[in-house]
Amino acid sequence: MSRLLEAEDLHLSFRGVKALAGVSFTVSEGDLFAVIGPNGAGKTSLLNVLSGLYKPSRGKVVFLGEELVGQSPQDRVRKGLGRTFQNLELFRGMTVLDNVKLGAELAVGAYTDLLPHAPTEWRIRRWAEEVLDYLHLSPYRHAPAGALPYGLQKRVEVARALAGRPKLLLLDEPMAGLSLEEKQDLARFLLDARREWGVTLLLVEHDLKAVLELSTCVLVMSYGEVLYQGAPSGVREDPRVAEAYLGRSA
Ligand SMILES: Nc1ncnc2c1ncn2[C@@H]1O[C@H](COP(=O)(O)OP(=O)(O)OP(=O)(O)O)[C@@H](O)[C@H]1O
Repeated sequence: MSRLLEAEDLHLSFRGVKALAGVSFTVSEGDLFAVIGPNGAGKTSLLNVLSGLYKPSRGKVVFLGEELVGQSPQDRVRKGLGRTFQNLELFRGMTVLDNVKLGAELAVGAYTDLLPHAPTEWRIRRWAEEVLDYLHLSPYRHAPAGALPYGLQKRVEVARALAGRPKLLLLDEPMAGLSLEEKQDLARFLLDARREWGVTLLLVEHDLKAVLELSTCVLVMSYGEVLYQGAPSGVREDPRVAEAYLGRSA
């Protein structure tokens, strides 16, 4: 599998607190790459560095062979690096469809097969409708996003990000606050999107059971450092992980 993203020796500090202390790893095309670790381990800081919200004091982020440090979050999205947030970042007063159309606008060159001769606005709408349908959100498309139950809002956020046709989608705790059934639904949608649209997924997640079941590769962080990168089957056996994250008895 070819390399999609490489993080090389990333460092980031907040007034003396080392959020990232030399983080390196590789995400390959097709991965479902999970980042786990205790509270304060640096997971969200890492996503913020990858998506361009924070600039690392040292290190490189290489995406599809191109160095990204210094490029804006918007440029990164246009290059295929999508993102969802830990706290929902939807436009609550806008309809579900309009939220997803915002995502689709970013990728208008990427779905040339849909209505190739139609005006751009039609093609954006058509693609947004397709993504909504795919995620079983069509019945809610005219509702204000902020009026939906939390689980559906999370799904709308994923739909908006997927509408941007990312090559790599960064998801910050997509399962947090969801019921078991909602988690299972979301996991299915993500796996389907990965298969159908070739989206590689990198997710920060606290639900260890979900991580170990779904992922192809796990990165375990603690105090801004990488403790483990490898197959999910090796996570529980790794002594450093057991000590730092799972508790010695795990
Ligand atoms: N904007 C900020 N200002 C100051 N300190 C910050 C900021 N963001 C993160 N930190 C600090 O950096 C460290 C890493 O935080 P980060 O939020 O990245 O961890 P995390 O693994 O995502 O934690 P959680 O699982 O609780 O979300 C913590 O010590 C945190 O207090």
